[in-house]
Amino acid sequence: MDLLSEEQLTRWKEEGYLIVPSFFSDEETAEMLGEARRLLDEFDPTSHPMTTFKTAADGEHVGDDYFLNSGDKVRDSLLSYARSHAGFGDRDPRSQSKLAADIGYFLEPSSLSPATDSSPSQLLVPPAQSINKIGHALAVLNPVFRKYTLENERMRQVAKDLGEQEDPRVLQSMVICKQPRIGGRAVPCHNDSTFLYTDPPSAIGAWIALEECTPQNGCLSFLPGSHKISRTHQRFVRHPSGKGTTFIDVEGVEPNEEKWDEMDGWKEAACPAGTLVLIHGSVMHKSPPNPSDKSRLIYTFHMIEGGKGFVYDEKNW
Ligand SMILES: O=C(O)CCC(=O)C(=O)O
Ligand SMILES: [Fe+2]
Repeated sequence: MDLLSEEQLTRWKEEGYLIVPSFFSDEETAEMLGEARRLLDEFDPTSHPMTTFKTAADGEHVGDDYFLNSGDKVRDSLLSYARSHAGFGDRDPRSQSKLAADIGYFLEPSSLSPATDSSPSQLLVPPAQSINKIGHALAVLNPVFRKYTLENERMRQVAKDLGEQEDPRVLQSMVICKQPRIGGRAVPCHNDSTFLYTDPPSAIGAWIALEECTPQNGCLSFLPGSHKISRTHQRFVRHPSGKGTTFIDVEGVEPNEEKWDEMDGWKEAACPAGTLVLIHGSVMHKSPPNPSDKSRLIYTFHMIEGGKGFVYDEKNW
């Protein structure tokens, strides 16, 4: 049975994103939020290389081994989903505890003191409040989040209703925390196909609010319809040196002239907990920092086309 109405599908096609309120019940949302909080509480800074999550806007690219190794778990997730959409966890030879240990924690840069010659960086806030994101393959590594990804019948139905992908595969899955007050990081304007490249581009994001998201605590904003004109002319890849990541031009694709951030028509996507937001891989979106005292935890995963001869490229991070 279709879960998305004709009207919702029309909006998706016109705007390049779709807000589906109350997609998950209060119980389901509470289970995901509880699991996210449990993972945060489990974070042990003494066994962590203090990897922070930074974006290109910081003038520096993420790239240490911890980040890329976490990307390798994403490759694992691709392979696993290629084998089966359901139940592969039981067949994974690695034990659950090993899998839990593979989850990557990325620190909010402002939660760390600068390192000096005489002392390394120190956490300035309690460990559970220092994390920017937990990833990048929660859908494989964590049984609770796995249950709400493509193993979830209603999620699979939504992917089918969108009618864009013949054989959706989960590429990355993570909890993004905009921590109260120190969640100082804005997510700059971008489209997701730049980061999750296939030829041709096919990414679709499923973004789930685990807490209320408002303009004050860093809700998403979209430029409706931008998916029709934005071209994925750059892609995020492993640096050819093997160290770090960089952007390269996509051959034969002209860069856009538009200055997306300055264009009229941006819309805030404030939403209550339990809301599903579907994000077309080409639509421009962003989110501001969270200076408020309310946290903004979300779970998100991205799907790419696994069929139709679409090519997933080895250069991807
Ligand atoms: O959660 C955010 O603020 C940004 C997330 C995002 O860009 C995405 O899920 O594609
Ligand atoms: Fe995004």
